[in-house]
Amino acid sequence: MKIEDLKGLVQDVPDFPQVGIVFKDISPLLASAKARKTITSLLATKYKDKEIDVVVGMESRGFLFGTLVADALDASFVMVRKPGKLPGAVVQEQYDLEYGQDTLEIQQHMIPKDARVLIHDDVLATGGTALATSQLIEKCKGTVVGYSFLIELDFLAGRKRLKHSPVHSLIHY
Ligand SMILES: O=P(O)(O)OC[C@H]1O[C@H](OP(=O)(O)OP(=O)(O)O)[C@H](O)[C@@H]1O
Ligand SMILES: Nc1ncnc2[nH]cnc12
Repeated sequence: MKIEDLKGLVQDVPDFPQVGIVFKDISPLLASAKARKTITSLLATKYKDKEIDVVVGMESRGFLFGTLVADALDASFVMVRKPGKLPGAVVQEQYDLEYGQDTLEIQQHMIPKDARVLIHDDVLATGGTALATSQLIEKCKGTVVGYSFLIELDFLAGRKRLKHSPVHSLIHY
């Protein structure tokens, strides 16, 4: 499958979850085994020589390809979750969304000191989620080697906020 074929499977849903937002629905991509395998391979290839120790994925859609990419890179997978979902000691970071505000948490003990971390999410929009996640990794004393996204909304310029590490996205709008 080519990138254009993958793009053709993403559904635009106007005015979801709020008026004025065009939601990019990845459900048809997930439904296709061929699309899942292509996406996983293309995302992982970019980082295969980067000695990634940990792939960090953000709740909830970041878990989907995050674990598959971690498999492909033979790396650990660690969850970043919304508040109150992770047991034990956590570190927290507040962030702004394209549609709202929230807090993210990670279990500090899951990131070894100096671990080489790849941050993965399904969509890069304003960059708030990814920036907050990189700040969580810094608090845990890990190193953010790069950011990997399935979809990037170029018009929201989220990548401008992710200055310190390279950003790679498969599908651009
Ligand atoms: O770049 P940003 O403006 O921060 O937006 C991107 C984030 O928004 C969506 O998550 P959402 O909070 O809707 O949660 P979900 O994955 O649980 O649906 C998406 O999955 C990213 O995590
Ligand atoms: N427009 C959008 N579509 C899907 N997920 C998103 N996350 C943030 N903005 C989004």
